[in-house]
Amino acid sequence: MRIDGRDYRTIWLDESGSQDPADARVRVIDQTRLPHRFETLTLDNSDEASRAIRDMAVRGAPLIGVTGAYGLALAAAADAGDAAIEAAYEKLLATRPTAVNLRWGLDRVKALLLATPVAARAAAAFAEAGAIAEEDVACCASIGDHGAALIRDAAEKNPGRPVNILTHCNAGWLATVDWGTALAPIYKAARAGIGLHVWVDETRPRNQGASLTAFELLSEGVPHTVIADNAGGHLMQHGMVDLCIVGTDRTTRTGDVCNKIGTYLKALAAHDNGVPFYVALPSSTIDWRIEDGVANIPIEERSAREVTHVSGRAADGAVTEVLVTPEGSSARNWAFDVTPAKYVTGLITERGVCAASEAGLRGVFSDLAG
Ligand SMILES: CSC[C@H]1O[C@H](OP(=O)(O)O)[C@H](O)[C@@H]1O
Repeated sequence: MRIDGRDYRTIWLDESGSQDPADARVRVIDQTRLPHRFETLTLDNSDEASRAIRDMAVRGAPLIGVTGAYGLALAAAADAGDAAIEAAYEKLLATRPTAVNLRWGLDRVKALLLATPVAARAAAAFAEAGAIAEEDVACCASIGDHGAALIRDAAEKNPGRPVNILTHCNAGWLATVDWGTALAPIYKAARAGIGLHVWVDETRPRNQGASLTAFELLSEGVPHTVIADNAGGHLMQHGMVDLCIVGTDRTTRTGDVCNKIGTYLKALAAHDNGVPFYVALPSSTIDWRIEDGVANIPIEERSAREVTHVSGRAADGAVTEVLVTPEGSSARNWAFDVTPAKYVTGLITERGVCAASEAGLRGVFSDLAG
């Protein structure tokens, strides 16, 4: 997407001019510095890729998957032997347990690596990681096209005023390589001239909405209002939300949706108020192995410090963290929750919109469902 007149993706190969994979460097936007500072990180090896995922310099299910893929390519550039690749694979996989795209991307590159002669492995892995990145861009653009049709329908039902869309966390281009998932329909609709406004859940505790989604929408010129997470139900009760569109980190073959903590509560409020609740995802986010998401999707629990402290920009411009709880209070920090399929109006995929059900997903992805 475009920032200050320049096109960016969230991850790219730093072409040093060398054709030697050992010289390859992966560049990413450091999302821990946004929105106050726009900085990039260079990932020189797979350990740095692991750290970037774990520390959320890169985040968002599709982007985590692409970063994992490049991390394995960096590992192969250092040592293309089976044991080194296996060790790097396990270390990358262990960084964050919930987004299934990480396993999906790692499995795809690892399978290629082990089927390739050692001398050719690094180059093949970088090519495959690049292909995964390009596929993600195309998938997300297509999700945008299919989702924009839903926004157009809402505009036709409510002529003369903007369509009000609520989103949670950040499922924009910063969560993918480009375009995003939940925000892609918003970008496509806005660029098509459809009047819309976005309610942006701040999304405690890491504030991906207040910091990242607001940054994206401001950069794109999309009207938006940042709200407390707890305001969404009130807005829906008062007819101020026409539809919800969120992302997901793992969706089961039955349509149960795992997403940032708090999504389930928004889905309940939407259901109670008759507000359509859509989830946008590429097929790489579907976990065909799992039927019951509530019972079987691993929920990442992160440091309590993310709850007890808030980061932001002080009056003097310094980016800093402050304690918001009393010294000595305990805190816990579940990063995701699972919304049962019955609360999901539809899934916006790169192949179209389908029901949040096994039949719906198999109808669109029969070639992937196994
Ligand atoms: C398009 S995936 C976006 C998804 O990932 C976010 O989680 P995190 O910021 O912890 O990586 C959140 O659940 C978003 O909906």
